Amino acid sequence: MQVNNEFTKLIASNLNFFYGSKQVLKNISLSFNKKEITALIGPSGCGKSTFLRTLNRMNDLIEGARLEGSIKFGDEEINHQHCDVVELRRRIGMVFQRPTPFAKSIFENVVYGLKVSGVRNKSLLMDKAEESLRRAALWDEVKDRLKDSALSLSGGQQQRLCIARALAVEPEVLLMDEPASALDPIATEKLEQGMEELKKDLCIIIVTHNMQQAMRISDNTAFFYMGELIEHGPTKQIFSNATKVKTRQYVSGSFG
Ligand SMILES: Nc1ncnc2c1ncn2[C@@H]1O[C@H](COP(=O)(O)OP(=O)(O)OP(=O)(O)O)[C@@H](O)[C@H]1O
Repeated sequence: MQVNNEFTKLIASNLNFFYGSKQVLKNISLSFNKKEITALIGPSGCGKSTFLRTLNRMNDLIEGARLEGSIKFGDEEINHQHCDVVELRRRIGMVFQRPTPFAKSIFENVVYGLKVSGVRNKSLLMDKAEESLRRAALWDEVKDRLKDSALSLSGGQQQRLCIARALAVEPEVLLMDEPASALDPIATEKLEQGMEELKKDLCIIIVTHNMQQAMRISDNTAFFYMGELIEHGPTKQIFSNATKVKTRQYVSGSFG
């Protein structure tokens, strides 16, 4: 498999998104860089997850869903019919709200994407599994039980396993949809520490309801409200000196 470590910027421009006749994203323009974590925040139903899913075409299968606008990943328009969606999702990986391990061993979970893409060399698979588990901050906890079922892991470990599985295919961007919402504080802390390391070579975009978490981990924050992008900027500024009244009210907990 050819591995591309060069991150090409991800730029969404003038996005409108509809579920049937209901418009849930209104003229959203946002861009993302390597080595940065962007937090998407806003009250429930404002369109954060829908926006996140447009970035690797996870909304494709929803009947009646329609997207207008452009999402460029490097030179490629990802909504173009010729875009290779399997390759796109390798380059832009995703981790969901609840851990989604397969009913296979820990090892088989991590190397799943590599095997699907044709990698058979056992020592290469082992090296990749170790590297990915280390990057997901899980290696020390599972190195002696790689053949055990992934389902025997705790929720927090399963979530880090899913991150390792996403990392094994060398993505350039990692989309995370409330990845800590089912985790306890200790598991959340481990996940966050892992993200600090990961952003050294990745672009991470995370949906979170947890304002403290957004402040702790993100470089940039985008505030969504009723399908609109109200404000986007450095996290410190959004939380201490936002330009828009609505943003100030939301981050101070006045509503949401
Ligand atoms: N598959 C779907 N079909 C129809 N409407 C949907 C679908 N998924 C989401 N919606 C609607 O689109 C709007 C935006 O939902 P979305 O999940 O993107 O918001 P969110 O900000 O991520 O919310 P939350 O924080 O509660 O997860 C909501 O009104 C939601 O009900």
